[in-house]
Amino acid sequence: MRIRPHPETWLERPPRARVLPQLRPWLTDPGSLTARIRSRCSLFSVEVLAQRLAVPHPDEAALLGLRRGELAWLREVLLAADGVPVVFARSILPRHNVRGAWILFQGLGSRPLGAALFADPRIRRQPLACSCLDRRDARYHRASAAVAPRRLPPALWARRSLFGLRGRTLLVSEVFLPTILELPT
Ligand SMILES: C=C(O[C@@H]1C=C(C(=O)O)C=C[C@H]1O)C(=O)O
Repeated sequence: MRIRPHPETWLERPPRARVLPQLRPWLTDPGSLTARIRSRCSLFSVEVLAQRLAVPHPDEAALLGLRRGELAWLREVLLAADGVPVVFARSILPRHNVRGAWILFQGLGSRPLGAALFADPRIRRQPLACSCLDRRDARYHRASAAVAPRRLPPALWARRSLFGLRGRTLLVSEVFLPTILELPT
């Protein structure tokens, strides 16, 4: 059975009553997540889990202006601090965006996407939104499978935003694993 993404609510700001204070800066910092993690560990690394054409989740397709079922480029990674996974990230790029796909797929490898995005002053990041993903959301299960056999809590906070460059759009979603709280805030 394919678990449909839960009709989640992506919020402009993390609700104070539901988000740990030490997690809030991770959900709201508009800068590079790669840079933020790098500055809080000795060894930053990216484990590439998937780089392929795939059908985005309906909410992802809607954000990118894609028809339901339309294929797009997918990149899923684990970001690790000193060998410990701290973020499961999922980037979606419309298929017609061939040049962008080259950056995302051929030219990148296990280098962090953020290194390419934030190095280009022309790239614009749209506002961040956050959501609490639980077992009703397929992305929760992607993150859970990525860190297995480590077990996850029943819900994970995530953030996402669109990046734009000359009319091309990339959706980047980042799911924070509990280990992110072991890094200095
Ligand atoms: C967008 C960034 O790139 C990070 C690295 C990613 C990758 O290598 O696939 C994906 C999402 C981000 O967590 C960033 O550093 O902010």
